[in-house]
Amino acid sequence: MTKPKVLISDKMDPKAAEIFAANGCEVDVKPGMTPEELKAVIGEYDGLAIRSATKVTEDILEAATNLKVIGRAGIGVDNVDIPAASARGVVVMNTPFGNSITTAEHAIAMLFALARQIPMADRETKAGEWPKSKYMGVELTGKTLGLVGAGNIGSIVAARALGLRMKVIAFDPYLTADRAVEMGVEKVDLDTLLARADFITLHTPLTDETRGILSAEALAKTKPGVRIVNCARGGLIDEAALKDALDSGQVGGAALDVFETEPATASPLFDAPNFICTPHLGASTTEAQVNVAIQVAEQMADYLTTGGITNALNVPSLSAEEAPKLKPYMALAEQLGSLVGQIATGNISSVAIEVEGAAAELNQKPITAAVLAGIMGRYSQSVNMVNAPYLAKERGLEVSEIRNQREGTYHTLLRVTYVAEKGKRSVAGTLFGSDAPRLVELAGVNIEAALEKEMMYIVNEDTPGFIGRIGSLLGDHGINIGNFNLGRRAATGEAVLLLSVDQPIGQDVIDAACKLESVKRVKGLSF
Ligand SMILES: NC(=O)C1=CN([C@@H]2O[C@H](COP(=O)(O)OP(=O)(O)OC[C@H]3O[C@@H](n4cnc5c(N)ncnc54)[C@H](O)[C@@H]3O)[C@@H](O)[C@H]2O)C=CC1
Ligand SMILES: O=C(O)C(=O)COP(=O)(O)O
Repeated sequence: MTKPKVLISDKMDPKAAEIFAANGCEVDVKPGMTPEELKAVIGEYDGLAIRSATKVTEDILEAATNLKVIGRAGIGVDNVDIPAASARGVVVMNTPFGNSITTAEHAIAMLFALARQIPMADRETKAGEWPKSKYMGVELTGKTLGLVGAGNIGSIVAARALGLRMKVIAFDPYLTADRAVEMGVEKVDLDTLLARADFITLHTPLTDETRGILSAEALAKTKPGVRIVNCARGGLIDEAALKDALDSGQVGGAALDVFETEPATASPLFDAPNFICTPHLGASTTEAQVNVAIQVAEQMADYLTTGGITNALNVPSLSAEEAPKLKPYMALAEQLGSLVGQIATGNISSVAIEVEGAAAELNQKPITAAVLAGIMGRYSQSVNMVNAPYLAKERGLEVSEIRNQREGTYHTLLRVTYVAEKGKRSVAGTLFGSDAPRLVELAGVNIEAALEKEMMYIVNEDTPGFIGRIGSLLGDHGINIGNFNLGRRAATGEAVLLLSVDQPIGQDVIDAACKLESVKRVKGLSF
């Protein structure tokens, strides 16, 4: 088997390359490429490991014909076009914890630097000015810190700030009341935070919702003289408005680690009073860089060599505990989806995925994604669990999920009901002996069969002697039958035959079978 090829396109701790190599990947390290250079080579690679400098745009992804995974050695993925990656079936993963302490510490360093104007004092002292009477600072103790975003980094900042005897208030629409109590912070709305905070620190991702969260309007609502720290993302603060607010004194100081456009080699902010900045150094400590490099390489190599998914942002991740339980269901789900994709006539307009009994105890999202991957295989060969939900949406396929805790005939059951040209039909399967997928219902008929690599599906009027006739026909074509499964729909007098065969069923066999008396429908199936 050829080794998967990985490109590291940003500066990354050498541990990443070592781990890729030790885990069966070929690896190239080429930091600092231009977008054109990246576009020219990306087609060769199965994996792309990045930090924040590489911009993975739709244009790059278009050229990334072999790409299976993008790994972000860090947290923010606003430099990756995730919808475009998803549409191409590329998994996007990050390392959500490796640099959070380091970044929180940088935010605290910025708070102190602002409160005591350390960079300015340092610069002027070294210039021989001894500006002792110029710089009067403020204490952090007793001041109110307003946290915008109380996730991993925000909560570490809160803990450190509480240790500094600050009062911490937080605005985060997704912060629960219990978690706020656990963190020792007061949950407030944004306007309250703006009105009450002496210091504001931002810790949200950059999204459509958070872009410009500190707009001119928001800055006007702050406590006069507020000091602002942004170690999250450029774009959260309106930089022009911040410059005006610093000039007017409405904002008493600002410390930015991140800018709307990076690298920020020039900015009107550079001349503003009490303005401090660092060149996106939030995650730059030896410890954090080793953490994220190791983690991203392990995760990507795992995906490329075993299919294991950790910390993915565009496909349901499976925890170590869930993965072994879900694995046989995923195989069953993909088989049932593929069966639907192969037997449905015409366009499929909707699909309902139902889990019953033991299956209803599981995380249903990956099961749904696997069913969709099976179904969408009828349209394209490059479908996987990542792009199947997107492709389904694009084609207007309506998807619903049903969970039935109560056990029916089987201790565990997965049913896929679809609507296509011939109306509503369903297929269902169970697991035998906890991990062997078995089909138990096909187009409303009870049947019991393992879905094997090559099969033949026949619907016929239930007449005596038919099985013999089909057996002879296949024999005449030199096709060996492995398994013979039969089901009957009593009310209509129809029978369903599902045969496993040793080779794919060709059109000549299908044509010959269609000519047999009482045959209604014949299809070759492959799994
Ligand atoms: N400067 C640097 O080098 C680094 C910057 N970062 C940035 O820090 C960000 C935060 O990282 P984590 O805390 O690990 O992420 P996280 O996902 O754990 O926390 C983000 C928090 O923001 C909250 N949030 C989302 N939308 C919001 C809104 N509209 N208003 C208020 N809160 C909102 C979420 O509920 C969540 O609690 C990252 O997305 C990344 O952009 C991360 C690492 C290093
Ligand atoms: O992890 C993050 O979100 C960061 O912003 C760190 O960025 P970097 O890897 O230092 O370019």
